[in-house]
Amino acid sequence: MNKKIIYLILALVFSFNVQGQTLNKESKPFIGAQIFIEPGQTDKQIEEWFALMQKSGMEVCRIRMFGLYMKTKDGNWDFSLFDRAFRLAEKYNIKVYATLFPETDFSDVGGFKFPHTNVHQMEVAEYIRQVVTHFSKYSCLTAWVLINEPGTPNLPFDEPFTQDKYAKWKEEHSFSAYNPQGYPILNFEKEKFIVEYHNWYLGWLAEQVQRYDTHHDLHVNPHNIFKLSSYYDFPTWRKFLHSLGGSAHASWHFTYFPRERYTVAMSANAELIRAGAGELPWLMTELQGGNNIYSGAIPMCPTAEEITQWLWINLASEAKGEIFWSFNARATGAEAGEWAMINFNGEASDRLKAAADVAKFIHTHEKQMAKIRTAESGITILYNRTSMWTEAIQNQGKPGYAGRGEGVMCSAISYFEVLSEMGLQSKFCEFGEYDFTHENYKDQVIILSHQISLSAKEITNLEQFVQKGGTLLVDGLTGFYDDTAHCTMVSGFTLEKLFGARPLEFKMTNNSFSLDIDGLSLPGYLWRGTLTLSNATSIGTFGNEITGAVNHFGNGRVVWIPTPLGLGARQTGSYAELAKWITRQLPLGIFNKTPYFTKHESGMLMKSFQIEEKYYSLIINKTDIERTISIEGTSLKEAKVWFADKAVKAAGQQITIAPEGTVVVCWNSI
Ligand SMILES: OC[C@H]1CN[C@@H](O)[C@@H](O)[C@@H]1O
Repeated sequence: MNKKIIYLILALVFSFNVQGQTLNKESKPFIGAQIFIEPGQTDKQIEEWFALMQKSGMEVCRIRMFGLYMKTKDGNWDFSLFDRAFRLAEKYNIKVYATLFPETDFSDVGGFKFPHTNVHQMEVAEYIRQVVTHFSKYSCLTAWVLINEPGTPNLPFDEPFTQDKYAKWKEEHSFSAYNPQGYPILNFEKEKFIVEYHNWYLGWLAEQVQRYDTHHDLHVNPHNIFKLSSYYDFPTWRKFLHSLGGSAHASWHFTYFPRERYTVAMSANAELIRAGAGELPWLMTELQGGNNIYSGAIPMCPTAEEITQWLWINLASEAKGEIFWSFNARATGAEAGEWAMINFNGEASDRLKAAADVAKFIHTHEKQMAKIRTAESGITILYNRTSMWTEAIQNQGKPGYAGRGEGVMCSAISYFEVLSEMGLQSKFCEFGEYDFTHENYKDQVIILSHQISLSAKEITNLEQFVQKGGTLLVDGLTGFYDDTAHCTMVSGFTLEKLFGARPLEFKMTNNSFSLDIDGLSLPGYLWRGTLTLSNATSIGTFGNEITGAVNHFGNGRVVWIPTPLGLGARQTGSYAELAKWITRQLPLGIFNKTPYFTKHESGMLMKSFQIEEKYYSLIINKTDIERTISIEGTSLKEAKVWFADKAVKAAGQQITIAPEGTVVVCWNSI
């Protein structure tokens, strides 16, 4: 066999072997932080940071590989600033997630999201060649973060590079201005291009890195997920990533939530990333580690309790890592002196001490922590990107009514919130990430809350889901449009077969009103929907009009209230009535699976997970009083406290938790 063939076989074998990923679903979770490297820092400072990081039980740091600081005056490459950091990481046995950050303006805090020109793209390629070739030799290197916080709705359509890509994309895609019935339609070309443009650039970055290094994981941290998720095509990203991450910063990304619900925000963010990661491991690449002075949309400084809450919420959601932004602070300009986990004396803040406590718990329970699997209740809240696009284009940025500008995502969030206060874990994902291929959906529930646009394909999937035993809970103006902003009620309601009814009107009323459904007085918001029955049965009326219906379809059923109930409850600030209604709609099998609160517990959050056969529950008290809650669930007998950061009592199935307390209990089953 000649040499060429031997080399080819070796290359194939070698490339296959070395492409193994370092992080996997059986990895022990790690806690880490950004070590912010910039000129002017002293060896002593940086060494103290790594030493304190190690002392705090942190195993990973993330380093932003500023191209701006890798050039000499004569344009040669000088890696010395980062070599020093990598050598210290190795000295203190800290692994490195290196974030590619090609040269950009000093004032560019987050980094550019796409090349500006073809020449710039080549400069990015050369930066990658230089940096990856040089730093991939360090044993502490664990992963390349392809770009910092991909995702932006404000694409640079005023720049030649993006203009050219968009023009080429349009040449390759043809859209009709009319639908088969002859109605004019919207095709959302720009939105579809934005999704594919992100896919293309991330894939290109991955390919560039792997030209020089196929040893290390590829990772990326999509941010602001409640607002930008309609541009993230996670299933496509899985093809070139080894792990999926996210930036979940309270002060930037949780603006839909009051501070007392930042735990729910973190939990929802975690579920969106966990679902997006699919079969890949996931980690939270950025959490807020410190204080805002002028940065942050809603400035705050996390409390020690919040740090503990956020860490455990992600751990209970199968996170394999959590990296705070930032261990130390930038020195100048934007965010100078902000976001740090150490104080200006270089000492551990209360936040770093709280993180160290959780890190210590992980270290002393390594084997168990590596096996955490979220306990799926069978409930999934779906959103879809065309609903977000349609809402944006229909509302045109008009202020004043939250339900018209951010209703699609906030409706979905409202059900996640109420289920958290019922102690029921729920999945939360984009429609395309749900697995509609199963043969049986008994005890599976999909919640579609005010998802205003549904394509024919999505409707077919829903019909099959219900046909095969699934329960579909629908509220608001779900299905008001198809995926071309065409109102099918004008031309023939495409959901009539599944819903067993069709809408009559969605009358805009005043902000909030109550709706009598199932003998409950449920809060409605903005539009009161009425319907006319075909095969469905009425479950509520307003005057002589029908306001809700249940339809048995195949082996499953659809419960449809064409009024935004989730948004209504969210507006009132109380989920008590909605929780009662949801409890009645859920198949009994749901309550035979995972732990849940005996009754709705406002201000409490519970997420359950399994380690092998055992059930565990994370319970957080976000109220300012001590709370005693009762938990139910098959085979649950006695709760034993596994972790607690404050006073806690566990007796049988009753837990008493201090205000802001975080508790993890292990269930001894019957
Ligand atoms: O705003 C704080 C940080 C958020 N995301 C990070 O990637 C940084 O760009 C910011 O400094």
